[in-house]
Amino acid sequence: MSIVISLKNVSKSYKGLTLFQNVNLDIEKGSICGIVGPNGSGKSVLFKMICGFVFPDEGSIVVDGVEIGKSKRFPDNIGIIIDRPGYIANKTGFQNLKELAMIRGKISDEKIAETMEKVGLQPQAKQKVKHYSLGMKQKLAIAQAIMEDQQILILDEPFNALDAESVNNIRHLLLSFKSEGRTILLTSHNQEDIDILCDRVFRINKYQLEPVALVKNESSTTHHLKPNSF
Ligand SMILES: Nc1ncnc2c1ncn2[C@@H]1O[C@H](COP(=O)(O)OP(=O)(O)OP(=O)(O)O)[C@@H](O)[C@H]1O
Repeated sequence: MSIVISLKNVSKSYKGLTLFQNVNLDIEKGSICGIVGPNGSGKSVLFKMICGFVFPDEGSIVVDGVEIGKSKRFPDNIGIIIDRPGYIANKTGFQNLKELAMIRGKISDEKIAETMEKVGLQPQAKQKVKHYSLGMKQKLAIAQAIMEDQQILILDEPFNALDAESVNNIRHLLLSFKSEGRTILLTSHNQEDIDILCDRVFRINKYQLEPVALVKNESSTTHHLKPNSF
């Protein structure tokens, strides 16, 4: 199986705060990998390094065959949720996604509408984003990360603020992406998300990514994953 994301001897500190020391990680294409760890352990910083938003002090990060920060600053074909995206408050969800889509000019209005429906938003709604609930904003964040069929998804707490039914539907969506061969790296503070979705899990411990043994059996997954209702 091919490696889509590879970290070699990555170290990162902030002014005396060590987060990572000589970390190595290989993520295979078509897998879902979970990163867990307590608040402040460095999950978002790890994701930001993979996306090229911040640089490691040492080591290299290769995404889809390209070393980040060398010939390319940002990886291509990557959908990202890290921190909350800055929306244009006075525009609708559809208009916001359209603005983003115009940057690359890759997708049609129909594709934007279809993606909004997939995550449980109504494309025709006239409601401005400033009036969106927290969960609706989260769905919009998911929509922007997936709408261009990005093959690599870096999702920091994708289930934040979602109700139970929406969590279930987004879990289905992510599993369907995996079956299409897309690669997903995610964090969640909810163990059930990790158990249901992840093929491999790493815990940030003592500046390293420590593999976590998965207790996965078919019945625990089907018990928690209900049929998709969207
Ligand atoms: N630009 C920065 N300058 C200085 N310190 C930073 C910077 N970015 C992150 N940090 C620090 O790095 C540590 C890790 O932060 P990070 O956001 O990665 O944690 P996290 O594991 O994602 O936490 P949470 O579970 O709360 O989301 C924190 O102590 C944070 O204050």
